[in-house]
Amino acid sequence: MQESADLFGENERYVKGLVKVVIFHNEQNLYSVLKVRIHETSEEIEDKEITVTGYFPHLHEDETYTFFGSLTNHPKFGQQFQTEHFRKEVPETKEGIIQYLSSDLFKGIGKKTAEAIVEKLGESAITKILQNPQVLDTIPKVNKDKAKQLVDALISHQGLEQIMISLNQFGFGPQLAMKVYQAYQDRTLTIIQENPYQLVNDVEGIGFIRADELGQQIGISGKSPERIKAACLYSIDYQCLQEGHVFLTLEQLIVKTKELLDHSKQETIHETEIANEIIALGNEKKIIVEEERVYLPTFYYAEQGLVKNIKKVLEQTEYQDLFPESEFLLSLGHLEDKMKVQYAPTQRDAIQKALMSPMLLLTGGPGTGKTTVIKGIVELYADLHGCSLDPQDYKKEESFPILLVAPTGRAAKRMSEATGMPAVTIHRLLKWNGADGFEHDENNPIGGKLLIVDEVSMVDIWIANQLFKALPENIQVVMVGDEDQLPSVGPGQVLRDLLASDIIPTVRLTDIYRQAEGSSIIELAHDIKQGRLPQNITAPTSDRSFIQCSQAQMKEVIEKVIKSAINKGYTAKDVQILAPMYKGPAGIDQLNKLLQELFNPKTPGKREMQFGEVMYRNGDKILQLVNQPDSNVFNGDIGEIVSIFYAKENTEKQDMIVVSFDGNEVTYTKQDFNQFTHAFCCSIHKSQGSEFPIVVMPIVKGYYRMLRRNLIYTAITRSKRSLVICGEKDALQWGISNSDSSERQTSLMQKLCGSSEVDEIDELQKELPFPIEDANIGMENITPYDFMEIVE
Ligand SMILES: Nc1ncnc2c1ncn2[C@@H]1O[C@H](COP(=O)(O)OP(=O)(O)OP(=O)(O)O)[C@@H](O)[C@H]1O
Repeated sequence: MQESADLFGENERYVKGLVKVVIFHNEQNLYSVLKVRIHETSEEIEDKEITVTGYFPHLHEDETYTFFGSLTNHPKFGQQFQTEHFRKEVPETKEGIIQYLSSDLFKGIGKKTAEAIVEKLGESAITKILQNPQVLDTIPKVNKDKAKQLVDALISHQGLEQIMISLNQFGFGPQLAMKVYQAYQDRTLTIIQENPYQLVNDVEGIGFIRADELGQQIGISGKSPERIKAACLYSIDYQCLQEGHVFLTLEQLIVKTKELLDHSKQETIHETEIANEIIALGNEKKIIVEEERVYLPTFYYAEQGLVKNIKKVLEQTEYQDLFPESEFLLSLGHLEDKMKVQYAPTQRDAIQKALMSPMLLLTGGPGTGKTTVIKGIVELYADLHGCSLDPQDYKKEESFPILLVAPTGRAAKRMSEATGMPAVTIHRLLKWNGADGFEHDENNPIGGKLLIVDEVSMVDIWIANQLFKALPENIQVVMVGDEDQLPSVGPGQVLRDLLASDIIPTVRLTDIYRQAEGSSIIELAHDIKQGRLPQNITAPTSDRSFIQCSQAQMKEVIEKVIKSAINKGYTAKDVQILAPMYKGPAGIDQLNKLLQELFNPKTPGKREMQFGEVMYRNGDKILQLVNQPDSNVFNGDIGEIVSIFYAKENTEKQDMIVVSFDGNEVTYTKQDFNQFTHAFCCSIHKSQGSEFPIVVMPIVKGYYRMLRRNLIYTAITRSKRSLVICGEKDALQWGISNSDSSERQTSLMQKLCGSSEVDEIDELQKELPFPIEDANIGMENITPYDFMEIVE
């Protein structure tokens, strides 16, 4: 004990022992739980064994380690040793060392050689070899090559400990350090020394500022090209994901990069120096510079690919005169009789164009009949082509001719319910294979003759490209969406750009049919679209009401509204509260706490599980926050907690929550609990593609940063039956008049129509890439031609 105290330092608390069992090991974040037989410890521990937790690579059972950290008392699991850092112990007995050296870890060293080493160097053989590898020269059985192999393997096997200590010195906590180690293994320290900025790309959780601090510690100068390049790449990536842009202009990129570099208050970097590194990055193909636009390759090629494949679809001419007008009208007449609906001229036009064009864009606000038209297209396609709509009539290898898809599970479900036909997510159609990407692509196209995509406003540039890439020859495509809704979460504004290109047959539905059924919500939606707030907005109608209140009164008002809904027999499934932001007194987080108590209060025996600040309860309404195509759940899907399992109850020894998404049960273990949140109140962004019988929309000036016309429009069009607005009329007015939907920068439209618009701008700016007043940005000597050779 005395010897160990000296060895480990006065204050280091430790447990040294043999790993008996690895109870749990998370491959993603490396969190591990081990059962360890104690050999030595600085702590008062009565048992011979202890549970050790921490972030480790896969530790070997039956090997000895020393864990440094502290003893804790877990409320459920009792005494545990929480590890900050650890090291692998080398064996100390002669037999142990022989066994270790002759194990698979050291190639070329057999038992005989190991015995010879121990015979000569004794019990401290390993330390001796590590301190001075030349001691091996004295062992007859070990030649130069074998000696080198042995020393290298010893260093690498003991390397993790050294790496962890170094990372600790660089200020990395154990969890982040393990992530860095996981990414680079024994190359960790070399990479950090050579280019710490590489961590930004390879290690989740490390941004430019953190990497820059690391750079400073190892003496990377403020003007180092690697530093400036990393700031450029980080800026473009961050801005595109944040703002939804597909490219940044050179000027924007330089300004944003400069802001980032100035953040660390190192020496001033001039714009010209940044511009030079942008050129270098272009030469290295890490970015693509086209005219004055700068792209990340992934978005550039997604846009290029989409343009190419849309043009390919549009080149198909065989559909034009496929059916005589009379045949079409006859078939339509039969359908109208069957459906008891009289299609309006624009709706009829949409059906006809869908059947007789290679591609159609169908757009319109709520209640304008988009779904009714989709039904018409499907029925008439089947009738005129003489094909069955019953999937049972198709043999296994035969593909169903009509494919209905939507970007999210909920939107696909809605499409399926409305048409009575199977509909799937785009990920499902293309057969998402997790890390391997999609099974269907240009080399393995999907089957089918007619593809109908709903909720196209939610489709980003990347998934649009994946979809079009996988289309077979001779397929007709119909894309349906509401251009006034919020754009996709990911970069791009595919629907708007396709519409603006004017090269794709398009039908805009404007007449509202649901209004005929007396919906004042839809009337309101169309007013908002025009930027108008009706005079009588606060007057209640049969399907909407406006309860005026201040931010301070919001919780009280929502409580009253929800209690009254519950009294009328509505549940959390029927009522959806939609707010624009998470934080603040009227934010989603606060409202969810209140709503959980109203919709799903604590009762004896109802299971609960705490995660961070949130208490989850059986029966809670849950929102999925990320795409998880492997389990067929997507960002924005809503489910319900159906089971909660405590770690002590299962063989996996893990806390688990099971959420049912319309019958699809997904099990989450604790490390994945951040993939969902409460959904009693959810963000308007996440509600895209979904509809709810009753929508309650709080709106106050406290939300001002988020309030935009298309956000409010999206929220109110989510309600199928009634809408309750609570809050301040001024905030609503302000939001509706704010149509600045922070325009996304994309070049899809220009590329689709090969527009001369871009060339004209370029013509004007041949001398200077920016307007004259911006010339002091430091690009005086750089023209678009500096980038020309690298344009793909
Ligand atoms: N030509 C028509 N004549 C009579 N009723 C119609 C007509 N077209 C659509 N409708 C009715 O209007 C209502 C709304 O139509 P539909 O659901 O197709 O619109 P939508 O654009 O898909 O709406 P949302 O985007 O809100 O889902 C439905 O009840 C539908 O039956």
